Amino acid sequence: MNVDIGNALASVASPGISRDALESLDDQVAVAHERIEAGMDAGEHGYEALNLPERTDTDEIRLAADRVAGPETSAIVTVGIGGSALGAATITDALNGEDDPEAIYLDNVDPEWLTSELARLDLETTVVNVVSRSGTTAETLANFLIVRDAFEAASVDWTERTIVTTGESGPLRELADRHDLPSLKVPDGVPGRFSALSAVGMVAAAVCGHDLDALLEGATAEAETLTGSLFECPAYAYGAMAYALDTRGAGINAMMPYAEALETYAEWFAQLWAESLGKDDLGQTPVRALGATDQHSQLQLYRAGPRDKLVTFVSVEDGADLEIPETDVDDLAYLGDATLGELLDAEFEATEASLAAAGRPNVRVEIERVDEFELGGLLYGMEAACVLAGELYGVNTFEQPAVEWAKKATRGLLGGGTFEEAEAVAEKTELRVER
Ligand SMILES: O=P(O)(O)OC[C@H]1O[C@H](O)[C@H](O)[C@@H](O)[C@@H]1O
Repeated sequence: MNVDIGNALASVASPGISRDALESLDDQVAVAHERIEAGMDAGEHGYEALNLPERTDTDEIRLAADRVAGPETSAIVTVGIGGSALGAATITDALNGEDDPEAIYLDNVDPEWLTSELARLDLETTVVNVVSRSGTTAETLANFLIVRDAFEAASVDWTERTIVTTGESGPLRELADRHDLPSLKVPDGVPGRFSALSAVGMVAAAVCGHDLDALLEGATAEAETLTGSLFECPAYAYGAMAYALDTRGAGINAMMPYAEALETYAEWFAQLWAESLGKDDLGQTPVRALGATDQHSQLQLYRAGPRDKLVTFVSVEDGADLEIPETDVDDLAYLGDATLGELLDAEFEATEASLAAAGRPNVRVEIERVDEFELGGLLYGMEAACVLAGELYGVNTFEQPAVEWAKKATRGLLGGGTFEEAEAVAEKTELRVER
């Protein structure tokens, strides 16, 4: 990926960054990079994620996929949530074509929605990947039990169609062992939101026939750019700029890809940025947007609202294109000279220029096309940017204690955890908990 930070500098943007400030930011990047390299070399928790391009065994993933899926497969259902769903969804939503099996993500516990999703599936030709790093996430386990039940009700042997992707031990691991299911291990030292380039993110892609090795090659190419300077490394340029703008008041980061294929990427980015950096009263709030659609719903605020935003564009250089048919309506004639791709590009450039003209900081992340290689680079690049930003903020990028609290308390309220956990929630919510 390429990163253009020109519109975030002081000449056009406010809050902006002067050349001197940029030089001193670069010194901070050099120090942070040393820490990141040391963490990667030692395989430390979290930093290990940046080693995934050379650690992930794609043969093992394909083998597991081949045990449950074949040419007849019509759908792959991933049962997982957060980091156990968003990386995989980003990849299949970006790459899947009409002829690929449908990739579905059960990442919510809305009964009506789950019922209708299951009802429309042909379970005879559907395969399942149940994913949970901890193996204990209530939403995932509940959904999986319901999916399993649906298979049994349809007299389809779920054990022949289910892969389990989880940690070394825990309830899901036990289930995989008991039924001799194909299983994959969530790599040690890799938090869920950094696991897109491991088995966690790649099983659905394997079932859909995408090139897993090319995903890793793209990530490797990005990893090779990690040097101690933001002037040489696109990922660090992005992470450093986002951090520096936040400290100057841009506490909101609107991620706005100009491609439908990358809509889920913005969702993945939101978890990465929010859970990794949102701690110790610090962090930058990610917002999901989509170009050109959200020009017509959010742009007014971005250009003329509070000066508290960075807009991150993701643009794709070579996409598919469509002719816009000619018309004899005079006022529409200008459209007939363009293609739909040209219209999208013009909208992107106009929006970028309009923000710059209003002194609103924005950064352009560019990829050449939406394919495995470029996507691998984009995922890896943002992860590296996030790790760098975490170092600059001085937070523990790889934990999420605030989420864990609510997770445990939910279990407590349902009777699956300790009474104290449930009681703590009860106090805050006026619920009653019986001993
Ligand atoms: O993979 P699991 O253990 O099921 O966890 C799924 C998700 O649970 C929580 O919400 C965490 O905050 C996320 O970081 C994690 O990705």
